[in-house]
Amino acid sequence: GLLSILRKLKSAPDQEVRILLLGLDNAGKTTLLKQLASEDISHITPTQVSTALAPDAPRSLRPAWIYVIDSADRKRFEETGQELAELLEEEKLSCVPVLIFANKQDLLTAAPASEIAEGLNLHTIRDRVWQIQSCSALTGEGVQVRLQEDLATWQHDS
Ligand SMILES: Nc1nc2c(ncn2[C@@H]2O[C@H](COP(=O)(O)OP(=O)(O)OP(=O)(O)O)[C@@H](O)[C@H]2O)c(=O)[nH]1
Ligand SMILES: [Mg+2]
Repeated sequence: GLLSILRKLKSAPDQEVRILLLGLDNAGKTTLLKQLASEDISHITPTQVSTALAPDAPRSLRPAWIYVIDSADRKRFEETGQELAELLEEEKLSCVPVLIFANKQDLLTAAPASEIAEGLNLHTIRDRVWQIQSCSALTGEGVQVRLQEDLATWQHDS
């Protein structure tokens, strides 16, 4: 799963790790990644959507796809929904499971994950495993997500 990949990253900094951390600007991607890795991750460069996405790539090379949403920025729900929909249509990401973080839950104005899931029609996703998780990248709450079993086994590397 994702967390073991990040652990690996710490023990072997040269190793290439494929995590697609996507989302609109200001969604909280950088903050979240810092929480996940809980150390300096400035050496991480944006991942290319490329070779790891070949259908016959070894499981251990399959990417984790994380999509981050600013749950408090209701003005941009439509925009982030469109962005997500486009990514779901992306051929190179087909079948790749997606973990959606409903971020910034520490803010009083944050929409609950259930509302976001409904607004973004996540229940219509049928071609892949998906999971939505409430979190605050700022406080770290909810960031240490327990992946659903079907999501975790996608990228098992033990
Ligand atoms: N209250 C609150 N603020 C957050 C949270 N996560 C991120 N922020 C703030 O939101 C702003 C944007 O966070 P970033 O992590 O830089 O967002 P990003 O997605 O990396 O943005 P870009 O690099 O511009 O695409 C910063 O001011 C963060 O401190 C959160 O969970 N709660
Ligand atoms: Mg950033």
